[in-house]
Amino acid sequence: MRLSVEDLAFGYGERVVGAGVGFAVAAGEVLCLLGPNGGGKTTLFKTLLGLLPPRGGRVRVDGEDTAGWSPRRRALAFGYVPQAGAGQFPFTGRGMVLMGRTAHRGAFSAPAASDHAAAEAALERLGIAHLAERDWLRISGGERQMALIARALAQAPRVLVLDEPTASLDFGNQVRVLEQVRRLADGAGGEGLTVVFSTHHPEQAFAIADRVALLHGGRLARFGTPEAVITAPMMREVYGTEVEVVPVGADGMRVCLPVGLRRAVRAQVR
Ligand SMILES: Nc1ncnc2c1ncn2[C@@H]1O[C@H](COP(=O)(O)OP(=O)(O)OP(=O)(O)O)[C@@H](O)[C@H]1O
Repeated sequence: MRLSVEDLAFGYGERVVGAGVGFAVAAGEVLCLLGPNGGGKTTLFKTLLGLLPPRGGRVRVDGEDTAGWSPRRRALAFGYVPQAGAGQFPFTGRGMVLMGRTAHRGAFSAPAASDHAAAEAALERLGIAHLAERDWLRISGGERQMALIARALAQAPRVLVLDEPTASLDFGNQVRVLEQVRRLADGAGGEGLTVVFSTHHPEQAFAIADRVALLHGGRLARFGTPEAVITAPMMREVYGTEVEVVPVGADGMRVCLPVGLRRAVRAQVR
């Protein structure tokens, strides 16, 4: 499915957080949303998903305006991995992942064998089958995050929106989640998903994104390939930090290195 936004304005009540935002993401593509804290990434995501009404403009899926879509239709199209939070759910890990299947059956009907199979497959795929029987309130923040990603996979959406999906994950799980996200977009024999994710780590964009959207000052400040958008002047302008953008490894993937950070810290300590 092709996700496109046109001249979108978003915010809370009277407060407009961002405006004039337009971009498109095709099936099989990964879009990475970058921008400073409080820049409006989560608000934009909630507006894409229909959790907040647009303050102006349009969100389209395959050209169709989603404004009149029912919650069920949205749930069949969009999977959402929210920013990690505890949440007071009286579930096991498996129960939480099964929640992702709700749109595929009536809210009050018991999960079918196919729902259980989708939940088990998602738990296996993310390597968290050991969380199936664990109490949601007694697992770690990173384990919850992995379970929320499994929930979105079990849902089998066409458009997947992930808000800082790696924020509370250890290094290994960060890499595993990013690999899964890229694989979901690439598709396995069929059409891949349309993926939008946010992060505060530019390397993640270099690693898996086709396009980067930079949200800054309530505007879409840049949109393009990671290499075109993530540059030393941009990082200085948006984050006020001096970085070097350098290629590493055999494939020359770029990373952002803070320039002189150790020197500055040592100078302060002395
Ligand atoms: N429920 C709310 N009501 C009113 N304002 C809000 C609400 N939630 C967030 N905001 C404000 O909207 C702005 C955008 O917040 P948002 O959470 O979208 O930013 P973000 O880019 O996702 O930030 P971060 O990178 O820190 O997660 C901020 O100024 C924030 O304080």
